[in-house]
Amino acid sequence: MNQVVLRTEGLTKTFAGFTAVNKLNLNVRRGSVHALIGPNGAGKTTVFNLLTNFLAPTRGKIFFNDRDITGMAPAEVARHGLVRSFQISAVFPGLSVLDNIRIALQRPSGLATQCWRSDRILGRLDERCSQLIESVGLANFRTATAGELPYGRKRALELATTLALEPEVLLLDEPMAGMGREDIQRIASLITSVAKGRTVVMVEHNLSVVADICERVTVLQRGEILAEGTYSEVSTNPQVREAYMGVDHE
Ligand SMILES: Nc1ncnc2c1ncn2[C@@H]1O[C@H](COP(=O)(O)OP(=O)(O)OP(=O)(O)O)[C@@H](O)[C@H]1O
Repeated sequence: MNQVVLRTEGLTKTFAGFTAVNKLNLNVRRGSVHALIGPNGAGKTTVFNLLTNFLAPTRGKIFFNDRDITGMAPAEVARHGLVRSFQISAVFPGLSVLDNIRIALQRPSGLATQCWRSDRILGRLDERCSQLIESVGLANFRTATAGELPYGRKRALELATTLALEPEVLLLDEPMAGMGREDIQRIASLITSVAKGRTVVMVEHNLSVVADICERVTVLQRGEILAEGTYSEVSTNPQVREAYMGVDHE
């Protein structure tokens, strides 16, 4: 099997003449936790939107497991196993944690497509439900209303509803945004545990989290790759240090 699960070739996006992403050749290794970092406006979000086909590239191609997915509908990309968290993970605030996860598990391609469900199938659903709830640390919140969960727990629930799709590659857009220190630690170890057996690509501003949990880091600047490597490699790169000058390292 190819070691590279996701790659781009000459990926370019221009907005009214402004080049936000420029001839990007990104390679994501299978099984890695890979961070995209860079100063504000570097093009990280645009790359994410291109990878999941929320935006169409101006030029270039995207390959997922060697399949050209350029121009494929976002839902189809997700069906192939490249899923962005918080993309389809609409959490219903009025429903319990348990019901939210049940619904997530019954999405098309899941168990729901069968109109008639045997006890055996429903039993399997409940088992998977419990596994997911436990895997994101929500066992004590099963009956809690989603809308009333503390912020960090809400993100954990969103992650669980995304994991229900069993993504091969999970894209996380700033998973630590808006979180306090305690939640950051919890979500960081959650990401490490859900990364087992899959690939995670994340955009993250919190560099200490990137240093802790990401094996591979790509630094973007003005839509191009400025540096790539482990966190300690890129963080000692003089060009990276310069690009980040004046930016809070947290
Ligand atoms: N829809 C759009 N129309 C015009 N310009 C855009 C659009 N989306 C992004 N840009 C521009 O492209 C550049 C890259 O933006 P992007 O949001 O991808 O950067 P980023 O690295 O995610 O930044 P941040 O860290 O601030 O979120 C910015 O200069 C931005 O203004």
